[in-house]
Amino acid sequence: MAQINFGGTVEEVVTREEFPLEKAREVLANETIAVIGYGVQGPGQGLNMRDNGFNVIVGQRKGKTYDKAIADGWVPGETLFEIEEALEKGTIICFLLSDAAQIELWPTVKKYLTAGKSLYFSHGFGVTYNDQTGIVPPADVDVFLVAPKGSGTSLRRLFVEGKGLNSSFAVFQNATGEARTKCIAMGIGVGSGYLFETDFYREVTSDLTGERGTLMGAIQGIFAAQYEVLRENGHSPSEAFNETVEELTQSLMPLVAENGMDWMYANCSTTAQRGALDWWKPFKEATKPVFQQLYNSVKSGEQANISITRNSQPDYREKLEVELAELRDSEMWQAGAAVRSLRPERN
Ligand SMILES: NC(=O)c1ccc[n+]([C@@H]2O[C@H](COP(=O)([O-])OP(=O)(O)OC[C@H]3O[C@@H](n4cnc5c(N)ncnc54)[C@H](O)[C@@H]3O)[C@@H](O)[C@H]2O)c1
Ligand SMILES: CC(C)(O)[C@@H](O)C(=O)O
Ligand SMILES: [Mg+2]
Ligand SMILES: [Mg+2]
Repeated sequence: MAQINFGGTVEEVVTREEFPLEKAREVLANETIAVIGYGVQGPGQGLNMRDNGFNVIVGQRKGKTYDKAIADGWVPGETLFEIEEALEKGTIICFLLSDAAQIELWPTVKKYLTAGKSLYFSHGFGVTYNDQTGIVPPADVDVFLVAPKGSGTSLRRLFVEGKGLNSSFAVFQNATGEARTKCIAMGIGVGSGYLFETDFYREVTSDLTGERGTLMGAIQGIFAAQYEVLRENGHSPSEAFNETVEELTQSLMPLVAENGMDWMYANCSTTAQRGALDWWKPFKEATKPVFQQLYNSVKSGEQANISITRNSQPDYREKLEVELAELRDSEMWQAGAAVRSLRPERN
């Protein structure tokens, strides 16, 4: 594995150079990879593996999503099956249902996990919180995860563009002695740019924190707070939206992605730099207690419990949609829709 210095701590990562696609294909040559669930990660990982030359089938219950799989080129009876049939045929079972739905399907999945098969996750959730999920794999199967660090939509888009998201990987159970090699081969197969090693507990606790924090929850919170202050002080919606979101996503974050925060700062005025350097610390002080509270809630299993309870309700999708609509219909994101429609490349 390549030794990389991450800001003073040396970590090992697996790159495509040392574990090329050819090697991944060899390792998994005799496997039938069954992608169970075709929501967000299912299509991203399934299509990337198919395009990478792996033997992939999809197991999805009938309905809109099954039809989407057909539209994506999966063929009923050949590469697309009802879930149980795919579970039977698969030798590597990719359990890509939502974390809450995995609980309901677990007794069925378990039935088909015969000795020597592999159980693959993209999250440490089910196994780590097994006191709440009941997911305890049989001892004679390999259990591992590859967790792409981003949406399945981006996983697919970046793959098509010849790029790659990074993913973490972890082995929970090595029954055959080959679990780690198979896991890395899967990571390369799904289109990861590089892979860093973790364990199931650290994957789920960091992931739940990240998505509730800066990646999704905190960012919306901080946007909403600044937008409101600007509006309450007489600024127009377009001005407030541009100074809160549009400039960040269109101009400044791409610079951060390219070369880091200091480089983005250095490409702004010295006036902006002075202010940003003065203000980031008060923002950090104000929010750190909330992040600590969030981490404690993840660590205690409370966040898993909320997620399971709420996302197991029969109408959870409709309820999520109501809350998403609330965001979409807010003045800030309506202003956002108008701003997006004015981007020259949209015309
Ligand atoms: N969404 C992402 O981009 C993302 C990123 C990294 C990791 N993950 C992890 O990947 C896994 C899959 O997540 P997802 O967001 O792709 O899932 P999802 O919520 O999109 O659901 C996937 C599939 O589950 C099926 N499903 C739901 N309930 C079912 C039931 N009761 N019986 C049978 N099928 C059912 C749906 O039809 C859908 O095809 C999860 O462990 C998640 O934490 C997701
Ligand atoms: C894409 C995310 C947020 O990284 C993932 O963790 C998820 O749960 O969807
Ligand atoms: Mg997540
Ligand atoms: Mg994540």
